[in-house]
Amino acid sequence: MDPFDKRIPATILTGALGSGKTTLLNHILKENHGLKVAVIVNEFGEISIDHQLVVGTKEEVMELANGCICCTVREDLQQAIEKILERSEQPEYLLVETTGLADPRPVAQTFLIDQLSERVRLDAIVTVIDAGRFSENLELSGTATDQILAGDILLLNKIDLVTPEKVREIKDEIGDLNPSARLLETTNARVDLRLLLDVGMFQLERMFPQGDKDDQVLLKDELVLLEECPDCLSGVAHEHIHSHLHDDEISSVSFVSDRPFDYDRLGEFMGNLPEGIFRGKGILWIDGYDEKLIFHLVGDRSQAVADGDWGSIPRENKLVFIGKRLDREDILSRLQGCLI
Ligand SMILES: Nc1nc2c(ncn2[C@@H]2O[C@H](COP(=O)(O)OP(=O)(O)OP(=O)(O)O)[C@@H](O)[C@H]2O)c(=O)[nH]1
Repeated sequence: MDPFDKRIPATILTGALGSGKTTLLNHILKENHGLKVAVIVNEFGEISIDHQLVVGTKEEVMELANGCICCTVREDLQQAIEKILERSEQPEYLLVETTGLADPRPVAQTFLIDQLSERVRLDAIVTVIDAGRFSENLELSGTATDQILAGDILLLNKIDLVTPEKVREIKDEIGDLNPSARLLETTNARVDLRLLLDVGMFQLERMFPQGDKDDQVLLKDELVLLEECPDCLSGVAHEHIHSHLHDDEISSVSFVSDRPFDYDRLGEFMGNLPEGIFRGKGILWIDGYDEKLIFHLVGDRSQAVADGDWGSIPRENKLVFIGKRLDREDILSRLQGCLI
């Protein structure tokens, strides 16, 4: 790393749905590193929840809708970063959390275009891996493998959920996929930030493992110039969220209501989840509870944690469920039936 490089370092946080990216983001923001950090989160689903789950920053968390994954440069990300760079108080560090379903390479490519690379330096791609759902995530979509391949730092998270033997097995598999990355084991993404931030570990070679250096540079240019989505290029309005997913069968269902849930009926819903759901998150308002609750479901594990008074925020329920071949109408009507 060049000590005279004055560009703002940026870290991309990627990893499968529910692996612990927001937990890591919160850990970084809460640590006393003295850095002024700007945060961009990229969300899958029609309603935005992630910014409400990010804590500990006075700065506005910028949110991007799910991007077009056939584009090799994320124009929306470029614009968001440029907006941050226009702020009167410049950030000293930039963190970008991708959706669990995103291939991190287009996000990384965005940092390499001239307009940004003059001012921002991609420091590392950090991939959070869920030890509890390692095989399930790899089976679910090829993106989980892409995320591991592209990671400069791999955080094997949730090791509290598996045996030491299982940890060894997973580490072997990860080592076969990406032997040169830095591999760290964590619970609740608690990691020494000196091993994670401002480490100068980003390697273009990891994104394009085949081919020599010239190919990589050529490939980089070609990807940026040629493979952009024609609809995006011509400005034609088009639906990305559902039509351009790696796996079209994965979708999200969002639910918002200004009425509270009945505790027992919601418990019944959660105990007999509609088929296909493997991720859920949101803010809950339960009748008779004064505090708002933050809800997470990953695989078959769920939790709802009290998150203080509502304060000036209007009470509401805001949930998103993600899964394979979801029956949207059924899920919505069942949730509706849980309301008071
Ligand atoms: N048992 C256990 N749970 C964890 C650990 N790390 C995170 N979690 C929980 O896993 C759930 C999902 O964590 P998030 O940080 O929201 O995951 P994410 O990767 O940001 O999720 P998406 O944004 O939906 O992709 C939350 O309930 C966390 O509290 C861990 O090490 N062990």
